[in-house]
Amino acid sequence: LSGTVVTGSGTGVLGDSKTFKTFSTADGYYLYDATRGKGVYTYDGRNQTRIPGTLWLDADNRFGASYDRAAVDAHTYAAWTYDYFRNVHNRNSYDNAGAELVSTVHYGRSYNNAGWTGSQMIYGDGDGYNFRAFSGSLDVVAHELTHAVTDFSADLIYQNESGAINESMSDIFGTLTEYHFNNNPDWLMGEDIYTPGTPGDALRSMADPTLAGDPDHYSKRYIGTQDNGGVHINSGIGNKMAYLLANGGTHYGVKVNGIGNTKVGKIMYRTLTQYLTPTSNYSHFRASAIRAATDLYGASSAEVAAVKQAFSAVGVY
Ligand SMILES: Cc1cccc(C(=O)O)c1OC(=O)C1CC1
Ligand SMILES: [Ca+2]
Ligand SMILES: [Zn+2]
Repeated sequence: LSGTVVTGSGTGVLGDSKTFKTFSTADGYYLYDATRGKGVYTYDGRNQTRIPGTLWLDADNRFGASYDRAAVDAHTYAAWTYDYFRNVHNRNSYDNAGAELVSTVHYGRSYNNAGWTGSQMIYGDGDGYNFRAFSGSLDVVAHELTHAVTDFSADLIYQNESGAINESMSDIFGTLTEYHFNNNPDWLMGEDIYTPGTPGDALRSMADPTLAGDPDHYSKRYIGTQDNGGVHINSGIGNKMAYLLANGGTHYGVKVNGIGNTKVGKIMYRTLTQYLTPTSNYSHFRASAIRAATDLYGASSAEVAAVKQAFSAVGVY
């Protein structure tokens, strides 16, 4: 593509205005951000399931049509998530070598899913009742991109306990990214795109996983075969741990002293990228987080003590 970097403007899934980098060519304006790594590219799936589809092209660099909204948010939030990992954790895209960030929106028909395919992100439009277009939620986009970071670091196998930790890491960094940009932040997942007709609910709550029927203690873990051995269920154990570690609280009689989002981010990032392995279970997650906190703050630090408290509070030793 030959052209120049320019700034486009448009409307997101929630009707909010935003600007983002586009690429001006003789054909028009592409959703290609040439300013981040090897580029952020957003494609139109045209409600088919062939990926990546066609690179998004617009005639006037103004993305105001309703069909444009999912693309505006996928493009903008991928850039924001790139910035979070770059500026906060000094990681240049998911492979730490500037890998292209590729998203396809309008994937499938009324598709109630989002995902990381192993090489790109895909976002369904949702059916309009259970879900809105999935790229409309920053925590969802950061969740999907964190799967890529995980694949290129710990590479946690996506089943059973390692899969639950994989999922929890995506929820943790989805939420930390949402707080980093102060984007109506909370410890809920997908609240912006879940059940448009019901305000205040979410796909999951990290503060109280039991609201979605997920465990908030290791003794309550799911041990069946559904959901790849409960990867979106037992993620509640890691999610509750992270919530307590950041905010503090007493859970099943165990007191945790909160250390704040920034330190949780540093500890979890180092845990994910330096210590966890494909077969890590929750017990190894505890040991790894203690090592990461020790590296960062010292063995006798309040942060290390808080990590031990947080894992103990959710029954992981
Ligand atoms: C909606 C959905 C379905 C299946 C897998 C995922 C997945 O990416 O694990 C998924 O996305 C999420 O969980 C995001 C956080 C809301
Ligand atoms: Ca959220
Ligand atoms: Zn996930």
